Amino acid sequence: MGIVMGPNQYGKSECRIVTINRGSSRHTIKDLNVSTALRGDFDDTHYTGDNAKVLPTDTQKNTVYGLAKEQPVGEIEDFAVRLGRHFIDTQEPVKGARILVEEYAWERIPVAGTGHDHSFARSSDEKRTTAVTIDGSETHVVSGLKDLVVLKSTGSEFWGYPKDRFTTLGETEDRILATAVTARWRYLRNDVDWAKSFGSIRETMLETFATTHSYALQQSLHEMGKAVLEKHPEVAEVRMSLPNKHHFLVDMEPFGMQNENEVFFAADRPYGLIEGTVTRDDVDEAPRAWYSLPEF
Ligand SMILES: O=c1[nH]c(=O)c2[nH]c(=O)[nH]c2[nH]1
Repeated sequence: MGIVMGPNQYGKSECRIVTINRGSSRHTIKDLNVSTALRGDFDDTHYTGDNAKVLPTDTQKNTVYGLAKEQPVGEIEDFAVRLGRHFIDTQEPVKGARILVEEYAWERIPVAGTGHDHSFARSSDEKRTTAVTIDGSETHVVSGLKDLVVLKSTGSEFWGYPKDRFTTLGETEDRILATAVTARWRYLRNDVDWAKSFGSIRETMLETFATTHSYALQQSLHEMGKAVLEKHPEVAEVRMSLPNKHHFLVDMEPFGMQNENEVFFAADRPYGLIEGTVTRDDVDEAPRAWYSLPEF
């Protein structure tokens, strides 16, 4: 029996980079969290510590800044592909790359009825994401969003589940349904208008969450993924991770009050975690596109 090195990758995680486009007095801002990971011929460093083929993670971090200066960052998908290709094309031992990007949204501060030229406010915790995997001649783009917090104050039920001696949850035909959507979707092509596709997918998810009368968060997950695939031929599959942000009705009987679905205790933990993939049944699976992705 032998012991060998299995799959591995290495890189610099969470390079925080902000770029300002100062082409005019109306500045634009890109605020990113970039993680690089290289795959390839790295047996020597693992077996003996010979680093002849190891491009330092420090250099990888500097490359993120360098490429952002050489050319405007643009869409995160394009930036991630440029970064991955750079490492593969310039370092012989590097055969593949995984680049993760999270983008934080800034909005112009409204001043006198218009958005200020160079002052911004962070709009929310929500992030736009991409995970680009380059593997030889194949490039997979898996984009998504993270921490999109949504809530329905009615139009959600949960009943009909099995009960055993540990069940205390009451059935309900009217509850709050809230979650923080983390979603990733895999593109079938790489010549996509990334910003337009992202905007439309996000809108579709929100609209479907709102208009689905939900009997379970699982059902909402499926409806949201299905709506995205129906509208977006460029997408192969959608994966979602949905924490059920429970809102428990406060028992007001002890106060002699009737709580008619108006006052809730918003629990932050524990939470139900509903995860799933909605996919076309006629596309090839792409396990390498998903390998080691956070949340999936
Ligand atoms: O939408 C839900 N799905 C569940 O699986 C579940 N389990 C639970 O306790 N509440 C809920 N709600």
